[in-house]
Amino acid sequence: MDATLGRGMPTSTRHEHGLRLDVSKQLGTFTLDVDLALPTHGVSAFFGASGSGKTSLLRLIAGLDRPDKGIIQIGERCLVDTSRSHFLPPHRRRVGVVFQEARLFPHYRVRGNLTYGMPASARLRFDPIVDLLGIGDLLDRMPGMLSGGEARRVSIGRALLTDPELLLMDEPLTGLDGPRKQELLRYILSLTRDLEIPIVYISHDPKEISAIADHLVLIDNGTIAASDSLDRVLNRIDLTAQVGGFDAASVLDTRVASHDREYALTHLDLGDDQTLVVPHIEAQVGARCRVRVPVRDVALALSETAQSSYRNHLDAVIKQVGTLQDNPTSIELLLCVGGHHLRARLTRKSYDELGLRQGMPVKALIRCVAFDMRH
Ligand SMILES: Nc1ncnc2c1ncn2[C@@H]1O[C@H](COP(=O)(O)OP(=O)(O)OP(=O)(O)O)[C@@H](O)[C@H]1O
Repeated sequence: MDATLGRGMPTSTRHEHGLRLDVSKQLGTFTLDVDLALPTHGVSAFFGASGSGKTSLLRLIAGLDRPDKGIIQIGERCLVDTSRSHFLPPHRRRVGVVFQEARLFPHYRVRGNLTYGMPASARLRFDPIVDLLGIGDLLDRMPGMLSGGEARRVSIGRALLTDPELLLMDEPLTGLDGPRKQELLRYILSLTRDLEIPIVYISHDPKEISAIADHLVLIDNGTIAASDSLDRVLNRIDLTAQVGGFDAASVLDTRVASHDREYALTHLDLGDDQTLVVPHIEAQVGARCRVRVPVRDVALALSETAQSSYRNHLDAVIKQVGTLQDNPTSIELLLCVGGHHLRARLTRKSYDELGLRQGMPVKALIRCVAFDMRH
């Protein structure tokens, strides 16, 4: 699967628009009150507890609901401005929506589902999108003859072929079994790599978000608790409770430096001549690779330990020290390693016994297992 969408695409399909919204809406007793600006590129994930307002927000962006008050813009284009009673209907927003369920037209073949409502401007994109989603062999099938994962891919293709400036995906992997989920996740990942429009991605699943998101928006009871790059949000010790499901982990964007075929290991470049050794990854040297390192897989030492089963002994500096309200046993640390930040959690006792302090150089010991990754 090496289809391309960005390369060879007409430059007129490249978009430079970010989403900006400042809205409020009352839904029964629930109040949504959101002021948010999202990057012009990449995947922004909405993460929050059930009932925190993720889908309600998505519906406002798609135009399926109206805010009581506020504005919504994509770049300079105004979708909603309640102060002048401006409300662009969904079909004129150039916002593609992929719902949890595929919602295909049952009496149209896949090809008809894909081309329904497709503007002339999107015709050149048909073949690259079909290739990218691996649905070329399905074009003559009826929706009833598709597996759950195939139907989702078709619905993603249909959303993309409306030539959107923004793609909204509401838990697109929900309800699929393990292998189908992984397969669709791989398609979505290649799409995010090649696509040049921003994506808003709703998910409950921290692992999915760690793999896919560039930007993370934490939604808490109808308001925005944080909105920043994924690594910066995950590295904020004060947000540990809100991102609890992520199991306190750092996400590092690295590149493949080399492979050790004999031991089936891959070396990832962390910058500053530091490399991280992980189980073999089937990716070319130089390829981008994201790894997730849970705090429990990081230990600290004051100097190089000669013998250790920890594969990685990295030079680190303690950048920040914090505690968690509900965990009096542990100390939370943020380390600088190469050009990256890495979280670690030690017992307070170890911290005191080692005499650790902010600004101190240490060795970060990281196991070479338990990495989640995308590349
Ligand atoms: N039309 C409505 N009328 C009244 N309350 C509503 C309406 N729509 C949503 N709500 C309430 O608004 C809150 C936010 O719901 P929303 O579906 O946006 O949450 P969510 O974060 O997407 O949840 P989940 O992760 O479970 O899908 C919930 O308390 C819900 O009951």
